[in-house]
Amino acid sequence: MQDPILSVAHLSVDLGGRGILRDVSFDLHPGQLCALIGENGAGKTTLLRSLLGLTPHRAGQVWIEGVPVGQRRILVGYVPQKIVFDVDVPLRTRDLVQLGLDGHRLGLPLFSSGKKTMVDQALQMVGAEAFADQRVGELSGGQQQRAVIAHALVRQPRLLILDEPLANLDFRSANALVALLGTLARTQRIAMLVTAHDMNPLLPVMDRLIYLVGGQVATGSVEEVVQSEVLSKLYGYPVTVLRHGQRVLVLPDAAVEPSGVIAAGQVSSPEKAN
Ligand SMILES: Nc1ncnc2c1ncn2[C@@H]1O[C@H](COP(=O)(O)OP(=O)(O)OP(=O)(O)O)[C@@H](O)[C@H]1O
Repeated sequence: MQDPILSVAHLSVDLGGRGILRDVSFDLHPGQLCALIGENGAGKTTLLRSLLGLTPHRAGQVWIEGVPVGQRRILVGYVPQKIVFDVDVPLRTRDLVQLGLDGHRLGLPLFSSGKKTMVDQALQMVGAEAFADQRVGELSGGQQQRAVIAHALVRQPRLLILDEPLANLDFRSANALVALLGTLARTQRIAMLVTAHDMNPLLPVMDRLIYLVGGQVATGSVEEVVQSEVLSKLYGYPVTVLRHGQRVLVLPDAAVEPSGVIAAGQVSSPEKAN
């Protein structure tokens, strides 16, 4: 396997005198899409902010491609939760994407033709060409999300962090965004870390899962973690994993078992599900 893009080792973070993260360790490799799952207040945003170097840690290290994150922030793209664009702001999608280049003064200055090429490439990567010249405030939630992802991608990061990108998206837009993230991770060979309360929409594309509970993480491949026994232990209440062909669904309450669908406890080889 290639060297990791992100390495987190024994990370501990305190906020307001309270331990929020304790001894968190995990790696992410090129092309991996990892879901960071945890209940409200579990510490997902705190972990992301620590990875971005925005929240100081009490102990541990974060490396990007073998170098401390503080020296490699340029290689980390971030899509924050809840951005509201006012409809009156005269900012087009392509302007927002270009801000991703202009907002940082690191690196060599780019000529405007070089910038335009990079902006066009980022717009194309997320399928935003059709609304490139529209104001962001006039776009749908799903289109805005693509515009913000293009903004984060334009500097060609090695790690892309997305905080709750599926919140407020309808079923169709969420599925389209999940498919886009999976494609981006694999074609661009970047590592992706995506937070979510509900892992179900991400199951078709994610290959690793980090579950945050009590300030610590349980991590593994989807095959290892998405098991009813493992998830029931992590959540602290019964969870059923339903498998149907290539589809997997995680539900609270082990009692649900529709006909034709197999509960995880009865599946002898979970690898078949993916
Ligand atoms: N600046 C702060 N000072 C003290 N405590 C904080 C601070 N920021 C967050 N916390 C606490 O840290 C814990 C983790 O918060 P965090 O926002 O990381 O959780 P989360 O998993 O992202 O939650 P959610 O899913 O609700 O967004 C919470 O108990 C929160 O109250």
